[in-house]
This record gives sequence, C-alpha cells and structure tokens, in this order.
Amino acid sequence: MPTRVIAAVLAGGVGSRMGAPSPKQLLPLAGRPIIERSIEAFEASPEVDEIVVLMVDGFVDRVEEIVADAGFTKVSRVLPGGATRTDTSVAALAAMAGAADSDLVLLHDAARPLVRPETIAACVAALGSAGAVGVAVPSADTVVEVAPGSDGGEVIARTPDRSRLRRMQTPQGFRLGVARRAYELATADPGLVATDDCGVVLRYLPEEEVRIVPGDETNIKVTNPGDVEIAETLLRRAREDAGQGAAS
Ligand SMILES: Nc1ccn([C@@H]2O[C@H](COP(=O)(O)OP(=O)(O)OP(=O)(O)O)[C@@H](O)[C@H]2O)c(=O)n1
Ligand SMILES: C[C@](O)(CO)[C@H](O)COP(=O)(O)O
Repeated sequence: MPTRVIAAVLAGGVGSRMGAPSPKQLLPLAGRPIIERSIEAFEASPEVDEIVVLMVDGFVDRVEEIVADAGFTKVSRVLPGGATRTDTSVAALAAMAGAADSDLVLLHDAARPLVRPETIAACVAALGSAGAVGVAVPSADTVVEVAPGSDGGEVIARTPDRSRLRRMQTPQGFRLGVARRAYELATADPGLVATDDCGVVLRYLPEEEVRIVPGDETNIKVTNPGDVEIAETLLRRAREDAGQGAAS
C-alpha cells in the first residue's frame, strides 16, 4: 500500500495567554479564522492525503462549520482535543488507529496559520529517510538557562552555545510507528513533561534520530495579544512578495 500522509491540526488549547473570550484559533486573521488558515495550508498541500482536527471540546461543531463552509475535502474528522497539548497529540494518534505504522503523521499547531507550503513539503521529503523531523529556526537572541537566585529572583545558570540552539516550530513529522512507540512509553511515564512532539521522541526513543528541517521566522505561533496584528502584517508581506494584491 502507498504511504499515506496524515496531518493533525492541534487546536485543543483555550488560548489563555491571548485572553480572548473564545479560543484564539477562532479569531479572525485578515478576515478568516486562524484555524481555517492552518487547515487550508494542509488542504492545499499536494503531499497531504488526510487531515484530522482536534478542537477544544465545546467548539467542535464550530470547526465542522468552518470546514464545510471552506469546502475542505481532506478533513476526515474533527474531534475533541485533550487537557494538554500532549494529550491532544495522543488523541490525534488515536484518531489514526486504522493507519499503518509506515504512514506519516504531521503534527501542527493550529496557532501557526502562516506555515508555508515549502515547509510542509520539506517535512514530508525528510521523512523519506528519517523517522522523526521537526521544523526549527536559529535563535537571534542569546538564550540562557536560569536558576533560583539568592534574593528569590532568577539568576543565569548557563549560557549554552547559541550556534547550536534552535527554536522549534511545527509541523513536526513522524513515521506513525515511531510516534506511536514514543507516546506509548511517554503516557506510561508519570513524570512526563513535554512541550513538543520531537521532544517526546527524543526522550523516549533516544535511538531515533530526530532531523531538523529549516523553518522560517514568519511561521509564528499566535500566542499573545498583538500576535494577530503581527501575523496579518506577515501575511500581507507574503502576498506582496508573491505578487498577490487581493485579500483572501
Ligand atoms: N490542550 C491543548 C493545548 C494546546 N493545544 C494546541 O497546541 C498549539 C500550541 O499551544 P499554545 O499556543 O500554547 O495554545 P494554547 O494552549 O491555546 O495557549 P495558552 O498556553 O496561552 O493557553 C495550539 O494550536 C493549541 O491549540 C492543543 O491542541 N491542546
Ligand atoms: C510545539 C511548539 O510550538 C514548538 O515551539 C511549542 O512548544 C508549543 O508550546 P505551547 O506552550 O503549547 O504553545
């Protein structure tokens, strides 16, 4: 059977840092909901066969409406997410129970609506020879590790070599068998702490090489108030660069 590529759009978060009355992925970005733009990136990707969406419980119907109104044909299911992002990743993998271990899964933050088609294509291409890949960018800032200081504040404990540091974005892609094995071990660990899916594979399957696919600074995660305006500016610039004047 040919390898299938399944994208999971993770939208189970409530957006507490954004502080909006409804989950931030429903906020309009240049006239269309953030989540619609995130789903559209995978709908438009020739590499992707199927999309599952994991949405905050209570808003699944709203996303089904968005999917129907947009005429997306690859979305097979919109399901409730979990209490944490990790739980939502687990729910996404459970939704793919019928797929083969050799199939590919791309886990993507709904809050990253500006992901580029080239980035999705590069992830899928990398999975031709790797079991796990993550999109990442270099850090322009010096990044430090902190520790509690003597006055109750923070002090710098370590300044890692910046040239070897990367900031992780999404998508993060896996052979389904690799993601399944990693999350099986992770969910059995009462001490599980994870902020991304590559980190779960790195921790629980240390023998698995997790490759980096270069991302770009425009693939921002809409997180805080003001990020929607930044994303709109980036979208407008991308359209200007592509010579598309009209908003869509
Ligand atoms: N239980 C959760 C928490 C987060 N996410 C998703 O993971 C992505 C990255 O998370 P983040 O930006 O932190 O979103 P929120 O958790 O919604 O934001 P906050 O931490 O401010 O509440 C988002 O697309 C978010 O919807 C998820 O699917 N399920
Ligand atoms: C997965 C992620 O986007 C990589 O940078 C990030 O770790 C998600 O973190 P969040 O706290 O759930 O936004």
